[in-house]
Amino acid sequence: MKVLKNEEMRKLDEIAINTYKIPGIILMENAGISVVEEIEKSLASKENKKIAVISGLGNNGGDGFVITRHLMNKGIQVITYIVGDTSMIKGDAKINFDILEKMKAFIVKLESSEDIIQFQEDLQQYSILVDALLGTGLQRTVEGIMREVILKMNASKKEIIAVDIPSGINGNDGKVQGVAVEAKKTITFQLPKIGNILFPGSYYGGALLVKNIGIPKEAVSLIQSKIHLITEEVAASVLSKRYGDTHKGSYGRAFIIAGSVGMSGAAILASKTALRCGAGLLRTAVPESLIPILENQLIEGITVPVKEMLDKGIINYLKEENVVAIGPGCGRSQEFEEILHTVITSARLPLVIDADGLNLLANNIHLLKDLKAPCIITPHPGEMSRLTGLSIQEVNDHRLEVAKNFSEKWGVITLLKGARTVITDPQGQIFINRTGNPGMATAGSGDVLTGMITGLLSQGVEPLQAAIVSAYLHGKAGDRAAEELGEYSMLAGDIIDQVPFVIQEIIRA
Ligand SMILES: NC(=O)C1=CN([C@@H]2O[C@H](COP(=O)(O)OP(=O)(O)OC[C@H]3O[C@@H](n4cnc5c(N)ncnc54)[C@H](OP(=O)(O)O)[C@@H]3O)[C@@H](O)[C@H]2O)[C@H](O)CC1
Ligand SMILES: [K+]
Repeated sequence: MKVLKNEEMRKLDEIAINTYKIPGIILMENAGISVVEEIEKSLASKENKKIAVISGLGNNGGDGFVITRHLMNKGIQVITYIVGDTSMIKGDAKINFDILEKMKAFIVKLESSEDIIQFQEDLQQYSILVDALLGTGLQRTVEGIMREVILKMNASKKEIIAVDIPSGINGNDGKVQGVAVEAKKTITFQLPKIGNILFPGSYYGGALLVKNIGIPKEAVSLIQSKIHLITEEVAASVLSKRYGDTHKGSYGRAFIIAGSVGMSGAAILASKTALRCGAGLLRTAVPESLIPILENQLIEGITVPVKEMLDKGIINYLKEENVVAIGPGCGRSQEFEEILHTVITSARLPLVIDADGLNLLANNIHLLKDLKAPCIITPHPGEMSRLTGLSIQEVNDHRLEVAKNFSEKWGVITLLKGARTVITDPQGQIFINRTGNPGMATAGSGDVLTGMITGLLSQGVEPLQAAIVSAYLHGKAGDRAAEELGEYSMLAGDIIDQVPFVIQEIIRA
C-alpha cells in the first residue's frame, strides 16, 4: 500500500477531479460518509449519543459539515463548532456549510477566548468529538484559537475521532506542529499519509482506518510515491511461494559469523531464528571457546571454530552457502575486523551485517564500494549515527531520508530499526513497517531479526523482500509475545517461539 505526502494526496485529488471528472464534492461526500460509519460503530456502545463536530475552514472542515449532515439525517444529536471566520469558507466546504445553514443545523462559532471558555464547558456533554479542524492542508505551527480548541479537546478526555489526520500533525512527517489532537481513531482517505504512519503522528492518531472514497485505482497508480506500507499481503506473497530455484545441493544453506567470549547468546538467538525461519542447513562460526555452549544450545545447527574457518580461508567456507550474516555479539577485535573486510570485499553471496559488524563497518565504510553481492545492514539509530556521522537525534528526526540516502549512496539495503522500522533500497524505495511494540526493545531482539533475514535469504528470497518480510514477521512475533507475556516481561527468545505461529497465520490468511 502506497503512503503519500500531502502534495501527492492533493495531486491524487486533482487527477480524480480533473482527469476522471469526479467532482470534488463527491469525494468529500464519500469521505464524510466513511467517517459517519465509524462514528456509529463507536456510538453503539455508548449511553450518551451526543456528538460534537469541530470543523476548520478548509476541506477537512468540509468533511466535518458532511458528517454533521448525515448524523442529523440519522436523528443523532450533533452540534458543529467552527473555528475561525466562516465567511472564509469556500468551494466544496462552502456548499456543505450552506446546506447545514439551510437545515438549521446547530452551529457555534469559536472566535474569541470567551467562546473557548464556554466550549470547554460544553465538551463535557458530548460522547464523541469529531476532529475536522485541519487535514493535509496544515501549513504552520498551530497557534491562537485553533491551539486553544485542540488543547480543550484533549483535556476533555472524550473519545476523539480524527478526520483524515489528527489536527496539528504534519502529514509529511508525522511531527506535531505545536499541538495536536489525541484521537482514539483516525479515518484517512484512499491512502495513508506519512503522518498517519510515522511517530508521533501514529500515536496521536490512534487506530488507523483507510477508507476508499471512490478514487479510481488507475489514478493511484499514476502517483509515483516511493513510500510503501508493509502489509500482510506482502509477507504472504513471499512466505507462501516456493523460494528460488533450488539448484542442486545448495537449497537453504546459511552461514552466520557471530559471538565472542561472553556474547554467545547473540550467536544462539540469530542461529535459532534462522532455522525457525526455514534455513535448511545452518553453520555458525564462533570462537573455539564458545563451541560447547553453541553445541549444547543449538542441536539443529553446525558450529565452526573461527580459527578453523580462517585457516581454511573464509571464502572457501562460503562457496556452498546461500547467505552469510556477520556481527551478532562479535565484539570489535582486530581479528573480527579482518574477517569483516574479507567477507565484504570477497563474498559473492547475499550478506547481512548487524551489530558490531556495523560498528566496525563505520570505521571502514569505504569497504562497501567493493561489495560483490546484495548487502542488508540492520542498524539501530545508534549504529546508524556511527555509520553516517549524524547525531542519533538527527537520525531519528529524519529516519526515512537518512536510510534512503545511505542506501542510495552505498548501494545497500538499509533496515533502520526503531519505531517505525524503515527499509530502503539503492533505488530509493522506502518501506515502513507497522508491526511491533516497545516490549521488543530487549537484549537480543536484533539478533532474532538478523536470524530471520538470514533464514529467508538462505531459501532464495530476494534480498529486499527478505528485509521487508523479516521486519514484518519480527514485529508480528513480538506482538504475539507481548499479548501473551506483556511488554515488560518478554525476552528475545519469546519472539523466536512465536515465529512458527505467525508464519502459519500469514500463510493460512
Ligand atoms: N482525496 C482526499 O484526500 C480528499 C480530502 N479531503 C479533505 O480535504 C482535506 C484537505 O483540505 P484543505 O482545504 O487542503 O486543507 P485543510 O482543510 O486541511 O486546512 C486548510 C485550512 O486550514 C487552515 N490552516 C492551515 N494551517 C493552519 C494552522 N496551523 N492553524 C490554523 N489554520 C490553519 C488554512 O488556512 P490558511 O490560513 O492557511 O489559508 C485553511 O483554512 C483533507 O485533509 C481531507 O480531510 C476532501 O474533503 C475529500 C477528498
Ligand atoms: K483532522
